[in-house]
Amino acid sequence: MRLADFDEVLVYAIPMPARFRGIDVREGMLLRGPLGWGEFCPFDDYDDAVAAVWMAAAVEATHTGWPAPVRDRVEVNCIVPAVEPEQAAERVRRSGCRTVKVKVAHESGIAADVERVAAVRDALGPTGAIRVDANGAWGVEEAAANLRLLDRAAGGLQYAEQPCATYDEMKVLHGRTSVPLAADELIRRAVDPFDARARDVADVAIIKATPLGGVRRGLAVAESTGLACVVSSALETSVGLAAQLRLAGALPTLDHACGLDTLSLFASDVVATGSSRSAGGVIAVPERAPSPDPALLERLRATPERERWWRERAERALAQADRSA
Ligand SMILES: O=C(O)CCC(=O)c1ccccc1C(=O)O
Ligand SMILES: [Mg+2]
Repeated sequence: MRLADFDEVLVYAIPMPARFRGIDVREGMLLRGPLGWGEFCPFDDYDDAVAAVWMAAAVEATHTGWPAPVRDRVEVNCIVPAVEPEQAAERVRRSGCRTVKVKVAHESGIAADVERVAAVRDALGPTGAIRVDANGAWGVEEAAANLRLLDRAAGGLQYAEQPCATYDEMKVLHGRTSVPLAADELIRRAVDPFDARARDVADVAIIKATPLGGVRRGLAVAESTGLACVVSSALETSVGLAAQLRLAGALPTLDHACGLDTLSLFASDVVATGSSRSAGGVIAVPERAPSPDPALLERLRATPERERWWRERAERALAQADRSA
């Protein structure tokens, strides 16, 4: 396939008021095919082989379609980036969510992480669940010590997402901490996401349709882990989040809140109606991806240089996908 095979191609650049995953502008591409809109948005630092898998998720949305859901709404966690404690509390109160995910292992240090988590517990009250995500930043010793502090500040953590980067570290940590562990990068960036080794080192699997190559592949990977699953965002607009919601909607069992409230991190969405933004901690599973709004896209348009960069990248990803089909 080539970009010329799509009916419309748009490249967006959306400001992010609080830095997240080291970026403050989210860029990506929206593609329209016979079944509607899909999104292609691998992060800049990902190579062409990885980008080709992300493209498969977009092509599933535009040309293949998704399996039928078994639920019509998904509970989500409020996402708290590395912000000051007062801002963290404010986000939690505004969200209406009963589960909160706090990003930790920020350069401001563990003391700031502990304060942020304590402020979240304060805002949430005694009954909500708190999870943390360290994105693989800690060594085993550091993780064991930091999780003890964070667990106490949270009044009990629901789980810690990827405290250490490698399988071996996660395994040792799993034997040493009472905090349940979740595998994210271990699955999503694995050479083979189906190797199912996450089950030996984690209690929860983070599953993402966009980086795994689509809803169907996400479902298959989820099943292969044999773990309780949480569907989580890759910072898509409402278009890409629709696929993620369809994955969350199609999982046979879903006992945890999903990490799909990330539109709250964007200064703007690309759609005027049918947004995947949560209300009261819940997002509806959509029938199809919403259509981008031309007036919004006009304002969120990437620069011509960036548009060229994305088009070239998308052509390579489509060619690669053809070769591996
Ligand atoms: O899970 C969530 O609530 C938000 C999604 C999130 O944290 C995320 C978003 C983009 C890239 C990586 C991650 C991550 O889970 O590590
Ligand atoms: Mg994560």
